[in-house]
Amino acid sequence: MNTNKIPVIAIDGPSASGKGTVAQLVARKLGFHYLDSGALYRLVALKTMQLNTDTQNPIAVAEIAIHLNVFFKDEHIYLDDTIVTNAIRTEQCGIVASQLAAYPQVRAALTERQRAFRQLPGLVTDGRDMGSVIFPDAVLKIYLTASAEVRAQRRYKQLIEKGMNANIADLLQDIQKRDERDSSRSIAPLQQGVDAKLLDTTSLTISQAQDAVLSWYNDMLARTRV
Ligand SMILES: Nc1ncnc2c1ncn2[C@@H]1O[C@H](COP(=O)(O)OP(=O)(O)OP(=O)(O)O)[C@@H](O)[C@H]1O
Ligand SMILES: Nc1ccn([C@H]2C[C@H](O)[C@@H](COP(=O)(O)O)O2)c(=O)n1
Repeated sequence: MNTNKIPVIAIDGPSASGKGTVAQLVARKLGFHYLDSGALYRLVALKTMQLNTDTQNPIAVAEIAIHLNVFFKDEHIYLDDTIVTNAIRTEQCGIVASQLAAYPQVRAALTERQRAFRQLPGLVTDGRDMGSVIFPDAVLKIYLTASAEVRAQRRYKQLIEKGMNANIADLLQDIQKRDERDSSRSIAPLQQGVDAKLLDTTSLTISQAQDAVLSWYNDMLARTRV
């Protein structure tokens, strides 16, 4: 089958905005597959740190990305048969992932791996370049954001609930630095595309954000049926 006909909902946005939470809920509601593209960059970061590979060497890091032995099963992520679901969620991993994600060689190494998630009956995916680069023909593109302060609070709560150490002031600083790096890089920068709908969740509950996405998707279906 021509995979281009399989519907994709692409949700891009900055760190800790809630795009992963919303994307997963929408995927579950529609019975679609789900891809957390940020997890792939975080996995490359984790493996790079495990191997003590020079993070300044794009070729060596891209080799790691090409050979990444990763497996997604239910709620868990396996790297070389070890569960790393929580290990990749540290701020350190996020920061290194953001640095490595600026290398064109690393992005190229992950492109087809991401596109392979496009399977029937559909895909909901979140990241930074899902609508702009990986799935430019997505049927619905959303730029999901929230104020940096609210994102820092959400991340703080999330890390504390996972039993990890966290400090709001440090998290806010990390988030602001990461926003700056992810949106100013020359390749696939984070930005709201002209064809992406803005969803600011600063004052929305998770359920309201999920409903907004589903409502846009249903509107799109209704329009294309006419
Ligand atoms: N609208 C919301 N209101 C309150 N909390 C929210 C909302 N959306 C998400 N959250 C919470 O914020 C935290 C961060 O959300 P999530 O991990 O989905 O963000 P993300 O954008 O995917 O982050 P990253 O891509 O950096 O991993 C989670 O604990 C989630 O439950
Ligand atoms: N499509 C993507 C997804 C992620 N990244 C980079 C930039 C982020 O700072 C980092 C970690 O992502 P997160 O788990 O916070 O969504 O990975 C990217 O460049 N492109």
